[in-house]
Amino acid sequence: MTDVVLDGVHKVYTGGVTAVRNIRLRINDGELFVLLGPSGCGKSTILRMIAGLEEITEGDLWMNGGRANDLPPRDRNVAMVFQEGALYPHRTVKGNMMFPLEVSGDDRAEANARVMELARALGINTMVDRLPRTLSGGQRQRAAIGRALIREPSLFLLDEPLSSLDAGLRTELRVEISALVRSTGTTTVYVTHDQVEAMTMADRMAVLRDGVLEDVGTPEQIYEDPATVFVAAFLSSPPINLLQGTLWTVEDEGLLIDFGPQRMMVPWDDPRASSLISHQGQHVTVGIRPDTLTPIAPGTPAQPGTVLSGQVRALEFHGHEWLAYAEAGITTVDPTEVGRSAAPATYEPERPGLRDRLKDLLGRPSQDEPPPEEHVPGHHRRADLIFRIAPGSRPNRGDHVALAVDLDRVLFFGADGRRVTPVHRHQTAPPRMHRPGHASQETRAHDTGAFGTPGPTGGYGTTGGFGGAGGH
Ligand SMILES: Nc1ncnc2c1ncn2[C@@H]1O[C@H](COP(=O)(O)OP(=O)(O)OP(=O)(O)O)[C@@H](O)[C@H]1O
Repeated sequence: MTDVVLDGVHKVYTGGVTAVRNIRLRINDGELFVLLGPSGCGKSTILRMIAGLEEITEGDLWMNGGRANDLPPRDRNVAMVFQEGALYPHRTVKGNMMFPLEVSGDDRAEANARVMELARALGINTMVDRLPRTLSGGQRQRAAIGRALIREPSLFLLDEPLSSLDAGLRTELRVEISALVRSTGTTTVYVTHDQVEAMTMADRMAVLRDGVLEDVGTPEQIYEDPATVFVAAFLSSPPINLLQGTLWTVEDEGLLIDFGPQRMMVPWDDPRASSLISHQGQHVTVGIRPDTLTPIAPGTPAQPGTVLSGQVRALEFHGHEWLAYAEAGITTVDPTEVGRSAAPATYEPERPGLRDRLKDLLGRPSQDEPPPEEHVPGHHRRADLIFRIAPGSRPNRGDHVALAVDLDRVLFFGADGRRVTPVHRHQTAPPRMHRPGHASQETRAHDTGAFGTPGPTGGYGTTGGFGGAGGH
C-alpha cells in the first residue's frame, strides 16, 4: 500500500509541449483517486510519471515518503491498465493472469488458486481457458485488470480503461472495479474524461485543464462547491447556466447583479455578500444549475431580485425529467474560455457617476445594453436559460415563464473564473473498507486545499496544502 505526493510537478515534452504545470497533489493510502479532465489536459502524462514511464521535468514525486523521481518503474510496485488492456494473444485468460506470478516464481498451486479467486471476483471464472480473441471487449478488460491486480501492486493505475466499451458495460464495470479495489484497499489512480465515471467512482478527484489543477476534493465537494467556472461546467449535466453580470452595491438593499435586461439581488445578510463586495463594478459569472430554477405562476410573491424570466424556446424529454430552454436575453459565459490564460481579473469598467448608474439600473427599461463585452476575458454569447420542469406543470413553447432562483445554491465567480467565495475542502473521502493494519480514515484526514482553501502541510519537506493549483 502506498501514498503518492506530487510536489510542484511540471512536464515539458521534448519538442516543447508543456503537458503538466506545477501540480501539487496528495493521493492518500488506499484511496480511489480519479484524474478528470478533457482530452489533452495532461491526465495520462501524470499517470505515466507516477508509473515511472515518463520523466518529470521539474518538481518531486514522493511515494510512501520516499522521493521517487528516479526510481525505476519495476521498483515502484505499480500495475497499470490502459484503454485496451494488453493481453498475450496466445495465452488463455488464466495464462495471462498467471504470468506475473510465474515470473516471480510463486508456488503454482497457490498461484492457480489466487487466479481463480480473482477471476471469480471479476466475473470471468467461466472463461479462464479462453483466448483473448474469443472474448468481448468488457471481458478482455476484466482479464487485463485481473492480470494487473494478481500480484497485489501497491499502486494501481488505470488509464481510461472503460472508454472503448459500450455504455451498459461501462456502468457495470465501473461498479465492479470500484468494489474490487475498495475490497483490496489498493491505492488506485483512475484517469477518465467522463464526469459520471469520476463522480460515481472517486473517493476524491482532481479536475485538470491545460495541465493545470483546477480543483481537488470529494465528488460532492466539487459538485456543490466548485472552485472555478470550468469545474462547475465540466461537472454538470444538464449544463449549468453561467450568466454574465456586473455587480453593484445598493445601500440598504444588497448587491445587485445586473444582467442587462434582468437583474438579481444578493441581500446584505447573505453570507457571501462580504466576499462579493470586492467585485463591485466588475463582471461576475453567476452559476445557476437547472434544478435551482423553479417555474412559478405569474404574480406569485417572491423575494425581490430572486426571479428571472424568459420565453420558452424548446422542451426536451430526458426520461426522468423534462428540461426547458428559455430565451432570457442574458449574456452567458463560455466556461472553456474563462480563466484559461493567466490573465488576472483586470477588468475595470468605466464608472459613470455610480449613483446615476444605479438609479438607471434599478429603474430602466429592459432593452438596455450590458457593459461592453470586449473588456471581458473569455467568450460570451447569448444562450438560453435551462431549467427543470416540475412534474405536471409543463409549459408550452412560446410561453413566458417566471423562474424563482434558489439564491443559496447560486455560485458566484469572478472575471478570472475563480469562485468569489471561499471553497471548503475540510472533509476527506467517505469511510471505506480497509484491510487490518492499514491507515484508518482518521489518520488520513489531512486533506488538500484548492485555491487557497485551508490545507495543512503534507510533510515531505514542502510547504502549503497539497491539492491546490499554483500560479493559475
Ligand atoms: N510523447 C509526447 N510528446 C509530445 N507531446 C505529448 C506527448 N504525449 C502527450 N503529449 C501532449 O501533452 C499534452 C497532454 O497529453 P496527455 O496524453 O497527458 O493528455 P490526456 O488528458 O491524457 O488526454 P487524452 O484524454 O486525450 O488521453 C497534450 O497536449 C499532448 O498532445
